[in-house]
Amino acid sequence: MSIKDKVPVTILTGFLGSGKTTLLNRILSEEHGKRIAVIENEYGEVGIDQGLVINADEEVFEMSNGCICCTVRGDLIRVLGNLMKRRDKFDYVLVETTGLADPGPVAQTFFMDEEISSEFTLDGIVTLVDAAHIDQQLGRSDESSEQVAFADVLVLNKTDLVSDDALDTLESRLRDMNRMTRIIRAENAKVPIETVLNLSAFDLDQILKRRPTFLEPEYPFEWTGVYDLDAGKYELMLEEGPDPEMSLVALANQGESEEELKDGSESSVRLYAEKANSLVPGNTIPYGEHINLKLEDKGNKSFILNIEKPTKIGLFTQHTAEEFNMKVIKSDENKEIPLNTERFWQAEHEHDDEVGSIAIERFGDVDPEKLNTWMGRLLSEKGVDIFRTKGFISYSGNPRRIVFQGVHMLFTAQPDKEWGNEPRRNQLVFIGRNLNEKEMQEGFDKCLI
Ligand SMILES: Nc1nc2c(ncn2[C@@H]2O[C@H](COP(=O)(O)OP(=O)(O)OP(=O)(O)O)[C@@H](O)[C@H]2O)c(=O)[nH]1
Repeated sequence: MSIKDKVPVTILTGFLGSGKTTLLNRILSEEHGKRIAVIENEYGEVGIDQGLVINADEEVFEMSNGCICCTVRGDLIRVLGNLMKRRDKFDYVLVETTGLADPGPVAQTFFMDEEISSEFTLDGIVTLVDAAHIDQQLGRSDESSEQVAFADVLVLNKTDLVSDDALDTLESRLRDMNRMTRIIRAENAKVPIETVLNLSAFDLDQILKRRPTFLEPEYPFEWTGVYDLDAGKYELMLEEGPDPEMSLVALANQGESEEELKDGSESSVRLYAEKANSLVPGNTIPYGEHINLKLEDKGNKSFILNIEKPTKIGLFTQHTAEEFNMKVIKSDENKEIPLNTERFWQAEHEHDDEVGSIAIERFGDVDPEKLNTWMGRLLSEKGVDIFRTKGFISYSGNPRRIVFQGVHMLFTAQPDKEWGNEPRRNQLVFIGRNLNEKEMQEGFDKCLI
């Protein structure tokens, strides 16, 4: 399917009360000839925002899981899947995220999940900013800085509440954090529609073509253990650990290769998005379900694993096995079963620290191979903290300018227009947390010819 046939998706984000719903209503009530499906990702109070969204012709879907960042992906995949069954009813999708969410996992869904990326293309991320409150919000919450960092367009809203001088100061603060975003000032989110829809800020086809093998998103679990088990009864034994409960998904027929573990992790992400059933010690663990092991009791706690025929069991757990000294024991022999394979996952996001942009500008050409190696290494080491990468590069021997784009670890370079008489130069912007400007500039300089 070509990118033209895919449904464009705009992610609308912004802190609580910044004006997301106001902008959404504005978009929905304007004459733009598009049929827009809206996905609301509201925290807690399901249904309330739907009532505030006008225009009954539009389809509104709600995601129930709200703010728990890493379950968002599973939930979003489910909602988008349902939406595809009514493909003839709409030609654009707007996802409004909760004011408390980091938009990263939502954006990553469109790069990671193949079913989703074959049908949808992420058009851009629009972040609403409350001009009167963003200064305080940035100091207090990571999420608000991440929302600013991810934006292709920042709508600096509620300009009526702030003086022009204060707006100028604010704009330069936001610009420091995210140098590649477009900033539009607005009152009551009144912005020309073409500044927020159909931006083509992400060129997904190119990104998918050059998709690096490894994009590590955040997962709702930290650990997977695979055990090779014969038919029989087993116990999953835990000792006291850092949490009085722990989420778990057990999958039968779990393979051990990296690819099979990734497949298992994707199924588990979806299962984790469903509400967990609690399980107290002594009970049997069901397969393919999100469960919550209750671990309040003192001492050892054991749960039953029934195996009807020999299989490999994958346990996808919220915490690592080590934290609870978790073991699998064959019941009748009282024998511990060795762990075959384990895999650790990037769990949730880290907090605080500073978000900023780094810009590198150098005249001349780069060696493409060196640049690729450097960029690959930089993003695999620091990709968690690098939210977006964008820029123009001059490849030696190439008449065209190269466009670079990235979200976390995933990056792409595409040929763009010819340089012609323009001086050949490189301009790169990284937006992220705790970036080391000097180190990055030195790394880049080594790629120059
Ligand atoms: N003074 C002023 N108020 C505004 C402006 N834009 C929106 N509002 C008001 O701000 C309040 C919050 O706006 P919403 O659009 O509901 O904000 P939201 O981001 O959807 O809020 P949450 O759903 O809580 O995250 C509403 O009462 C709006 O009428 C503006 O430019 N100026």
